[in-house]
Amino acid sequence: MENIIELQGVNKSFNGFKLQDFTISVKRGFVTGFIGGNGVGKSTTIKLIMNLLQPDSGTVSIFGLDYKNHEKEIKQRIGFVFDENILYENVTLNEMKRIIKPAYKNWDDALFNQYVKKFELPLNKNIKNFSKGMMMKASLTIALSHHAELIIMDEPTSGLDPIFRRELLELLHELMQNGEKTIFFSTHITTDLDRIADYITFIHNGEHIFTKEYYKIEEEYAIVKGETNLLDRDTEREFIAIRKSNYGFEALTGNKQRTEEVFGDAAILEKPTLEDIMLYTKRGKDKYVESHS
Ligand SMILES: Nc1ncnc2c1ncn2[C@@H]1O[C@H](COP(=O)(O)OP(=O)(O)OP(=O)(O)O)[C@@H](O)[C@H]1O
Repeated sequence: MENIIELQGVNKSFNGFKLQDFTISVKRGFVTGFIGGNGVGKSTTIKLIMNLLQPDSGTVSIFGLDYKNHEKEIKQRIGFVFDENILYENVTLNEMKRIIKPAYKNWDDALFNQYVKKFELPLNKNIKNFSKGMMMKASLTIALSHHAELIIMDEPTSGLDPIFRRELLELLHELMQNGEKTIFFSTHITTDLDRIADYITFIHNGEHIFTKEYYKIEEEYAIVKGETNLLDRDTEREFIAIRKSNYGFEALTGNKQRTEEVFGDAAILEKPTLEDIMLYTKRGKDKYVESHS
């Protein structure tokens, strides 16, 4: 399977934050959801992928090309939706189109008009008066109107109402039907991913935790519940993190099969949500075991 995005050993430091030896690959023809808590490096990674930031060391390759020699070609083939407002505010959508269109060889007016109609966007209203949802729709319309192979979105669903979120996810699903597009998008609304993500890439504090096929996560991870007397130093090692209370423990395992072997019927194993995985991983990494009395 071909990798459409490849980051190899990327390091990027800010004061108080470090994206460390970051290596990820994104497969062509699939939807990859990029998850992680606040401030863990999702936007930084996306900016590196878009060449809006440059790595201190390591390599970024898109479509097998590097930005140093192929920036124009790479940008032609990407549709980018950003959560901060990067649209010029003091123009109408029609004017915006006229500004942006010449930059793209494959710009398609018919497609642009189709999305404007679908999203019920006003062409002659000043963009600064758009609501957050309208702004996102405008940003999407522009990103989708030049037949981009790769759609990159930073938190496209944040701040949107549930109806538009659902519509957006349906639209992304439709876009994937011909198998030619690739979508990489960050979110912390993990339930959005249930509908469309094929792969999940998980980042925590600048560290790549995993990239996995979504269905494999369910096969490998489980929430384990049982009585605290099942726990000792050896059995505790089975877990990414544990929460103990007077009534028992709840923990996350990343090796469901072995946990089943170790505990047998004595513990209950349940399907974890992505949120469970994020939360317990954070706790495990922070070496924090919460104890309730
Ligand atoms: N240009 C910059 N200069 C200094 N620090 C920065 C810069 N950009 C990001 N950071 C810091 O890097 C860290 C990661 O930020 P980033 O925006 O990548 O996180 P994120 O995962 O996208 O978070 P969120 O979900 O809250 O948007 C934060 O601590 C942030 O303050």
